[in-house]
Amino acid sequence: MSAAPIPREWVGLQQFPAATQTKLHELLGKLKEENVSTLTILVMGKGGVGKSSTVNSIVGERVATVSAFQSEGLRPMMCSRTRAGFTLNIIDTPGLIEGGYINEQAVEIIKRFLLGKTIDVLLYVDRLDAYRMDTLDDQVIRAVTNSFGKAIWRRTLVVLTHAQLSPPDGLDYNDFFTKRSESLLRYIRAGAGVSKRELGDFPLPIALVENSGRCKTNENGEKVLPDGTPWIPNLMKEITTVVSNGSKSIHVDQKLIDGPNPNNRWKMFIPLILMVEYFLVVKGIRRAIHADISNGKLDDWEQRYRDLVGSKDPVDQKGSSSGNRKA
Ligand SMILES: Nc1nc2c(ncn2[C@@H]2O[C@H](COP(=O)(O)OP(=O)(O)OP(=O)(O)O)[C@@H](O)[C@H]2O)c(=O)[nH]1
Repeated sequence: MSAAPIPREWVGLQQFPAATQTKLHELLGKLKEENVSTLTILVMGKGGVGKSSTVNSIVGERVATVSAFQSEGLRPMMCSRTRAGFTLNIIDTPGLIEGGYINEQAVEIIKRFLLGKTIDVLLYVDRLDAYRMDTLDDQVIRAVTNSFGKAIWRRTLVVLTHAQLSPPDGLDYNDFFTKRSESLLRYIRAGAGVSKRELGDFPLPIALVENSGRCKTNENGEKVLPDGTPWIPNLMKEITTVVSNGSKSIHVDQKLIDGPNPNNRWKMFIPLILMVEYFLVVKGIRRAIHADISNGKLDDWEQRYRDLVGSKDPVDQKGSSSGNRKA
């Protein structure tokens, strides 16, 4: 494994408006109080949903390639920045869908890239202006679950880009957002295999993002959502909330990458199966034999055996179960 690159100074932070910088420093200070001095954020989602743009918005620099077309590369990219003793690692990944199916090769490359790393937060990115969920969403969500385990969703912040959209047909923005987020969360919970009982453990917070250079700004020059919320500090606040939610970061080791061994899955049931077999089959047959014996009913083979060797009982000959059959 190659050594991690030495993180560069987080100069992008100084490019944010002063009000945003102040809020970000406050959040970093809070993390430090909780002894969190490194944050590793993994960014995943379908292709073209705005993953790279979101990475660039958070870092405040153009570190990831943004393209209006599906990117060709399959390689993830990690960018590391430090500021006042704090290190931010952010990992951009390629879109996971190709030709209508999950790109298994991309999934494998991402898993291998993450080997030995610890994911503090997953940003699961999608677009606010997508109008329905489909099997592609399902495939991506299941690929994330299969790769990193169900627990990754406790460390997840759902990010919806294109948040300055105007809802169609004069729909109210908040109604549109509620419907969109509810259907997305339903899919994620189903794909993650979250039962109703566990729902409280998987709250899945959502943050809205507008990466466009034409995003509206407030009087402080901060990029804002339609309701006036400056979204960069809000996104970072939601990230820190996930970090402090009491769940564990996900350490990617070989075991996690290999996934559950299908040969091991049923191994724990083997003693149980043998016990059931013993009680139902072996004991049942014995009981039937002994019942036949005590009724004086002999099988053809047993009668022939007795005629041949003059024995009372073939079972006795083997020296077993004789206690029941002393004639
Ligand atoms: N209006 C608007 N456009 C966005 C936003 N986020 C991304 N885009 C645009 O959407 C297109 C795709 O963005 P990317 O950031 O490359 O998306 P990606 O998910 O990294 O794409 P892949 O690397 O191909 O998986 C680009 O044309 C971006 O400019 C957003 O919040 N608002």
